[in-house]
Amino acid sequence: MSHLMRVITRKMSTSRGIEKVVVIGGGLMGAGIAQVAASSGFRVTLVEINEQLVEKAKANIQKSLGRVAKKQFKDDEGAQNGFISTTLGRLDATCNLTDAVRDTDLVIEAIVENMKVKHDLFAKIDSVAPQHTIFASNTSSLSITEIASITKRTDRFGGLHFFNPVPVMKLLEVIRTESTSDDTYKKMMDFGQGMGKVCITCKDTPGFVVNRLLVPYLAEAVRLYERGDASAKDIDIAMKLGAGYPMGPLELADYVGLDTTRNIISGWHEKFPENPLFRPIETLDKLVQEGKMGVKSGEGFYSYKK
Ligand SMILES: CCCCCCCC(=O)CC(=O)SCCNC(=O)CCNC(=O)[C@H](O)C(C)(C)COP(=O)(O)OP(=O)(O)OC[C@H]1O[C@@H](n2cnc3c(N)ncnc32)[C@H](O)[C@@H]1OP(=O)(O)O
Ligand SMILES: NC(=O)C1=CN([C@@H]2O[C@H](COP(=O)(O)OP(=O)(O)OC[C@H]3O[C@@H](n4cnc5c(N)ncnc54)[C@H](O)[C@@H]3O)[C@@H](O)[C@H]2O)C=CC1
Repeated sequence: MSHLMRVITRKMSTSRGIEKVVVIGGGLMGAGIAQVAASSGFRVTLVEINEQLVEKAKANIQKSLGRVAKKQFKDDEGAQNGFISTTLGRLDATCNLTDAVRDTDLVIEAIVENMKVKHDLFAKIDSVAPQHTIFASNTSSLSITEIASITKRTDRFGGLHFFNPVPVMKLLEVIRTESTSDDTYKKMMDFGQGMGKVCITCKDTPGFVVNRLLVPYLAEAVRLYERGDASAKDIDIAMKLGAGYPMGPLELADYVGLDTTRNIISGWHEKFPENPLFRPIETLDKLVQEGKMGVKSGEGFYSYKK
């Protein structure tokens, strides 16, 4: 379906559903989610913690929109510019969290992968957001039920797990907990489809579908490298040419962010200490301690400095 048709169909089919969206966190994921929601016709407010990060998120969105516009409207520069300005016209960015959530149908949280930090955030916005507002987390690995438990709206709470880079990856995992109401679930599915994503549903289990399979694979790749069994480059070449992956596992860990990767593995290790797949990995801890977070910080397993 064309972009325009998707926007029109969404407007017709969800007139009483989600229209206004607040995305909290404007990093790798939040910026992408805000961008695609705005380009799909939703009114979006992106929240960051300071002005500098608001500007950084806006710059990243602008850059990514340029790539999408070039792809969608090929040689038509007028249409490219029209698409970019219409999308930006639906997108606000702010540091004022409480003002942002006062009038919205959906909040999508995309901040650091840490239960306490997520709880602090949801506790703060639960008393401010309207009753009907649905809360969703983009968590990669934490329990949605546990995140939701800090709020008084567990029936209006679910998981919306997007994939990086959001403008390119077609999948959305929609997670319903035992408390998520049918109405909330339906609105989340409509929203995901309105964003042009293919939605799959998964119960609230660790890692849902994709990360339950991907995290052990990435962790094993880092251990292979740590033992010196093969170089980073050769591990990546092997999985690209031998298994058909678009990126090798160490490239992918750099792309996802080594801090996020480490947080996921250590969180699961705390929860499932008997599972050897989730044992801490020294190399990963060391890189993160040195500030080497992968592509976003300019260095990880590889260097991205220009
Ligand atoms: C242990 C813990 C581990 C899990 C941690 C948690 C993670 C999660 O919770 C869930 C996840 O997201 S897992 C990660 C999922 N993502 C992947 O697996 C990405 C794999 N890589 C790729 O698909 C391509 O290399 C990729 C598409 C990235 C780049 O493709 P190429 O190498 O061919 O490079 P390009 O030619 O630059 O790009 C291809 C087309 O995509 C467009 N594009 C890329 N990035 C974009 C972006 N940020 N915004 C907009 N457009 C973008 C690019 O323009 C190009 O388009 P065409 O030229 O028309 O093909
Ligand atoms: N990196 C990835 O490939 C994927 C990550 N995720 C999940 O998405 C979430 C975010 O991950 P990333 O975008 O990679 O992290 P990131 O580190 O790139 O961005 C997080 C952003 O949230 C902001 N932030 C932190 N606390 C905030 C608050 N209270 N209010 C507003 N902004 C706040 C930070 O300033 C930062 O810019 C995590 O839960 C992660 O597990 C999900 C899918 C893929």
